[in-house]
Amino acid sequence: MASAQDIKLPAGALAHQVSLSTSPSAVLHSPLSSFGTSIPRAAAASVSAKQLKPFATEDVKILLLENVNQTGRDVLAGQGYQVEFLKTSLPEDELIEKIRDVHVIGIRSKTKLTARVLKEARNLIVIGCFCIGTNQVDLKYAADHGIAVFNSPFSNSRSVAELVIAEIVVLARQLGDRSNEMHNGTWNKVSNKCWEIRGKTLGIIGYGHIGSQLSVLAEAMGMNVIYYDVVNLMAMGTTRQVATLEDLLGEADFVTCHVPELPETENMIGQKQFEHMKTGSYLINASRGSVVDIPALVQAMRSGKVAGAALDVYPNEPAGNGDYFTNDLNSWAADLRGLKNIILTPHIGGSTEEAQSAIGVEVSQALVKYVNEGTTQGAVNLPEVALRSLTMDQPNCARVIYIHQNIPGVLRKVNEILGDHNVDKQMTDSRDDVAYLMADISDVDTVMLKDLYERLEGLSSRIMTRILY
Ligand SMILES: NC(=O)c1ccc[n+]([C@@H]2O[C@H](COP(=O)([O-])OP(=O)(O)OC[C@H]3O[C@@H](n4cnc5c(N)ncnc54)[C@H](O)[C@@H]3O)[C@@H](O)[C@H]2O)c1
Ligand SMILES: O=C(O)CC[C@@H](O)C(=O)O
Repeated sequence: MASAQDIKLPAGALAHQVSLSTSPSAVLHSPLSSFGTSIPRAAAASVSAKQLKPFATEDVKILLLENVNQTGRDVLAGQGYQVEFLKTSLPEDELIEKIRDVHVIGIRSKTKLTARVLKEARNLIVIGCFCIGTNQVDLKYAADHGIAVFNSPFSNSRSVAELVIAEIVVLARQLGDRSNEMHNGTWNKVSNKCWEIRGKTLGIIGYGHIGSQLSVLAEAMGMNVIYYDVVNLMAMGTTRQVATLEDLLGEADFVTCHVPELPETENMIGQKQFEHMKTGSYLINASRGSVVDIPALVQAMRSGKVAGAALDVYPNEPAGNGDYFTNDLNSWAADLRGLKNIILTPHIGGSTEEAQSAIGVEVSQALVKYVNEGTTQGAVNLPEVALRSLTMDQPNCARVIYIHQNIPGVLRKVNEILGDHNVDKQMTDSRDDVAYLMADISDVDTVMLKDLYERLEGLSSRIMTRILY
């Protein structure tokens, strides 16, 4: 029986295409030494666990775009992976060039991983969104091609909620305008249409992680809080869910949007909704740029219906920092810039040291667990499957991961193949059209693994096969 370190498979056998010639190494091993002394938290948590590798860790190629936090880079580099880091997003043609070569990509909200881009990503097994939103990724295409997607579902929620609280006060007191005037040398002491927020009603659209966190802060500031959500949700404190969006708009002094980008949320605040809002009310959008019809907002502010607004997100956002907020980017940019009492921020809702540092650790640890162990817990587009770790006293065990089309009869065929081996444990689950099977088999040698791999790859239901040990 060959030891784990000795087992060899054909080049590329563990990547998702057998023909993959860039697959770093024909040698599969468990190079504990490659972890060095700076074992990141995830790895350190299971000292006696066997470190499963898809191939030599130093050959795992990772591309991190959009200035992913140092904490995330440290976790990934600590695994011995090759990490390329860029501060900005990339134009589509450059992205396609780079993505061809990598096994893992880490992005934030600006990088669009469309089907067109992902089609070129021949070696890609997993995407890390170092943010909450995943609308920038074609999740279905990724799932259909066995590419897992992870995000950080709530590490920046508090930062967004605090920003919105600040904006409510700034809008109510017209602080942006007063500050701009002072910067231009003008003293303009006014109280007309400047308000306390105590006793005012905040209407939250989308009562998820951010919306509910915000409601707690707003109540502490003495506001009444109502919310509208497509799901029936438990009210925090003395907040109240209302039945319709119109109910919310007709009652709220401040309206704030915290819904995901979906076909149903596109322009969900437009001309008709502004008509339902109270005269002199305020609008805040720190969700996605597609949620508010901006030309309609400009009209509503010019007419006085809306007394102020804060926007953190826009339909088109530049790939990096610079003087890009012009009509070239969005045709109404100059109109927005010319309005009174409007706060315009460059998508910084989640941009705090605390949030970015926590997101860096959380997402990169999920990537490591997926690459090294095949665990999909927390994946947003694949079924969630995990098995307890293999341990060092199981040297000749291997973990088989078989991602396949969710069609009848597949499990029978897979189990016929696995049935020739001792299956220690197995878990399978499905989500829409895709199913994910993970099995630990013992007493395997090189020839068996090669045979197993080829037989699984030969099934017509196959999306991706990986064997880790
Ligand atoms: N500005 C930023 O930097 C920043 C930071 C984090 C998140 N975001 C955005 O904020 C969004 C919300 O974040 P979250 O963590 O609170 O998400 P979440 O998934 O926890 O909550 C979203 C809520 O919206 C509800 N919803 C969905 N469709 C709806 C509809 N048509 N009408 C009413 N309610 C609807 C859902 O039921 C859910 O309760 C994210 O999807 C992301 O796009 C922006
Ligand atoms: O950091 C980002 O680019 C995105 C922040 C936010 O919109 C999110 O979805 O978490």
